[in-house]
Amino acid sequence: MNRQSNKRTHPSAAFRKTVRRDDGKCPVYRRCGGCQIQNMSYGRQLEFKQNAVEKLLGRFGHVQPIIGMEHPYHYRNKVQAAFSIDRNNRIISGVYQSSTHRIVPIDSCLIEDEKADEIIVSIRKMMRSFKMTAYDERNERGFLRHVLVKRGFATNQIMVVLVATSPIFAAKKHFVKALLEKYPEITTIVLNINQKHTSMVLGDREMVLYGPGYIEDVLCGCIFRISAKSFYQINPVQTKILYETAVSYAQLTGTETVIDAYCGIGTIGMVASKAAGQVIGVEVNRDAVRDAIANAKRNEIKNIYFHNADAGEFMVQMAHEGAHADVVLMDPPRAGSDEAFLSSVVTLAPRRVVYISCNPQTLARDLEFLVKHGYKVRRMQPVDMFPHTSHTECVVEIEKESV
Ligand SMILES: C[S@@+](CC[C@H](N)C(=O)[O-])C[C@H]1O[C@@H](n2cnc3c(N)ncnc32)[C@H](O)[C@@H]1O
Repeated sequence: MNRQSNKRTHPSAAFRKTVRRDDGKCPVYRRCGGCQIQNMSYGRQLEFKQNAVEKLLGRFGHVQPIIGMEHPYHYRNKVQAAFSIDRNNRIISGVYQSSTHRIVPIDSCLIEDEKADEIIVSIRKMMRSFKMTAYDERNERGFLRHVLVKRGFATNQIMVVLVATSPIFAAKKHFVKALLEKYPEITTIVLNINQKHTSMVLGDREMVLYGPGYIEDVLCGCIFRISAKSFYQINPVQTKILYETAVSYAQLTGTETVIDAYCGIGTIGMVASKAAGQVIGVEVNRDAVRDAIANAKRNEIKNIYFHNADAGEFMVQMAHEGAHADVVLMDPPRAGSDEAFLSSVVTLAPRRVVYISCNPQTLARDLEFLVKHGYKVRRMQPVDMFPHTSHTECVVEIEKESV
């Protein structure tokens, strides 16, 4: 999608011409629940999201027209499938029906990477030959709970993560050999052990069965290493637009101290570091911080530093020490930020805050706080990172009132 042309036209008009209606395209869309608005044409989806964002954020100012995708299919670079057995003792794989633990069997999905889907189906078909059982939640027996596949769209490196109930996998060497023979493009295979009664897919413990235990991808001119447990944006086409918008909203001149809060593997901070004096990243996930440090080294970025900490606690500490920050980039999870973090932003008083959010509801709540404490919303840009779902990403530029 040409971003400029999208900005000039209302989203629905831009897409109605090119995107056909998709009603009923996916046979399981109602049961799966993953693509809540797939019954709408893509143009209508964008209109729907624009209205929803305007309703929540319109009170802060003008909302730019949402940036949609030219090809809104198979955009997900991360695919995960749950495994179980059906009443006839056949192994099934698919997604949990929304808000339940019932698996909807799925072999291919319109929004997922096609190669990842193909690998998951192949693994399911191979299981019996390698004496691999599927986990049955009813009696808590069986080996394989989930398969997670991540693909670097720019590098074509593929990671397969087998999430199992036990580290004992007698046939692992033969299984890995057979899977690699079928898919030589797989660059790493990881066995993740999850023995907990939890809705979390991944457990804490990991064994690398093949390759380095991570994949790499290229985005905005940087190479990023991505481990099984690290967060990486799932739609790289739109992530490029998202990050470019965020960095342009930061209005860096080469001298600023920038905080990249909730930094994941250091992506936004590294993109911003080229135009900043220094960047300080903070992230709670240890594996992601390890990736971030390796990423900075790999890209020879010397003006970025990472801290493994809770972002709120880290900011409170910074405020307590009287530290200085010119710009805060923040990209919290769906739950949004917290008062500890936001109050410390107010104390640190950066000239500008760029808030990247995947949940306009918590974004509205957090903007309310900043606006009450001397900040003004300057620009708001929704980006459609998740076509066919009801989710929308937004980038917001927030400036200190006195500036
Ligand atoms: C939406 S992701 C954004 C990551 C990164 N900015 C990117 O674009 O890839 C949110 C990140 O916040 C991290 N996170 C969640 N809660 C946190 C907290 N309390 N303190 C610091 N990081 C946190 C998650 O581990 C995740 O990496």
